[in-house]
Amino acid sequence: MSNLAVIGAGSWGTALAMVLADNDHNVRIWARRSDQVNEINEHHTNSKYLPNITLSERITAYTELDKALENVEVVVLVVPTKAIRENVQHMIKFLSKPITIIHASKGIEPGTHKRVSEMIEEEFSKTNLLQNVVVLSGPSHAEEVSLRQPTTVTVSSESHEASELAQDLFINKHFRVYTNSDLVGVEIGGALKNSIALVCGLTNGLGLGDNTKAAIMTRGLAEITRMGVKLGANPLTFAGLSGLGDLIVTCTSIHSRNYRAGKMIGEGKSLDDVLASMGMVVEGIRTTKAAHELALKWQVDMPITSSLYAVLFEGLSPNQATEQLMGRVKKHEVEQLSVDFQ
Ligand SMILES: NC(=O)C1=CN([C@@H]2O[C@H](COP(=O)(O)OP(=O)(O)OC[C@H]3O[C@@H](n4cnc5c(N)ncnc54)[C@H](OP(=O)(O)O)[C@@H]3O)[C@@H](O)[C@H]2O)C=CC1
Ligand SMILES: O=C(CO)COP(=O)(O)O
Repeated sequence: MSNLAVIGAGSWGTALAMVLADNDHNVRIWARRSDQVNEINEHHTNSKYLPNITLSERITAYTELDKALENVEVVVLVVPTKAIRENVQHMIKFLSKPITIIHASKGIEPGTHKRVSEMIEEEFSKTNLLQNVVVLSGPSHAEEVSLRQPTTVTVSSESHEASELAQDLFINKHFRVYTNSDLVGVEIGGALKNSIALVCGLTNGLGLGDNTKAAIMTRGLAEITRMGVKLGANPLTFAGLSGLGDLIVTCTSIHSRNYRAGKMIGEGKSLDDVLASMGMVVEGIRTTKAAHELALKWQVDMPITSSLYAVLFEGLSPNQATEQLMGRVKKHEVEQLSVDFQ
């Protein structure tokens, strides 16, 4: 049993807290709203994010970050990517000894193009309070994990021992955890698939069918791999849980917020209206911005992601985007990647 805190009590933080509680850990979960903390502690539910699920009594919620972090060795950080930096800055104020952070957020920061582990390391860089950062990623909707449906994920870190620590904390008979030494690939796969899921939803909203979805997923994986390899990832990672696996689950599931948001946009709703109606994070919007910037910076061809960028931020209509994508210059399907990963 480790001293553990989960920071972020949304869908995924709560589902991961349940996995840890199933593994006999006493879990402190931090949420910023006292009504939610009271609900978790008094009723063992988190009705906004995981309706109809009863939480373990091993999970105790706090609004006070100092109490949640007292004597912790491992912090599971599960807030939206845009809130990572501010939450790490708050955490640092209350830490008295070095910790390992296992993060489970799927995004890239626009402007800096940092992955989540890079943001965490940067925020900790002037302290000696960070032992290791691990990412936990893969095809795993919180709604199904909270029902203990068989799920597989992967963990990755620059430290193999830290990956194994995360694997040991989370693995159980419903939640199978693999290790993968490709931190860049695991984080890039988890982040970039969100844009592809938005596009799959969007084509569905336009009334297009399964041929189109298969095309978007397959060619989407090709462009994720192209960018990942450019950034130093192992191409094989994208055939795994944090590539193909997460792409399948996010592009085809009613649980995916990215897919659902894309569908509403395809049906003609404005981005602002869609985001206002979701009530949960849609990571693919900001990550599309970051990915489009990365594509320009590294001259990597990402036609699907860049078309989505034009639809979201430049007023291109989804129908025009489809015509442009289908009218591109003819190509050979399989390309040679210049691979120089470690
Ligand atoms: N849901 C899923 O199935 C999966 C999600 N993920 C990833 O996990 C991350 C978190 O997503 P998820 O839990 O689903 O999101 P949700 O939208 O379900 O919940 C977001 C949580 O973050 C909190 N939050 C939002 N902004 C801030 C902030 N500025 N400071 C502190 N807390 C904040 C929210 O608090 P409040 O309620 O007060 O607004 C809420 O607790 C994302 O990167 C997502 O891609 C990964 C795998 C699966
Ligand atoms: O990453 C996820 C499942 O693996 C969750 O996807 P959404 O954020 O689109 O719901």
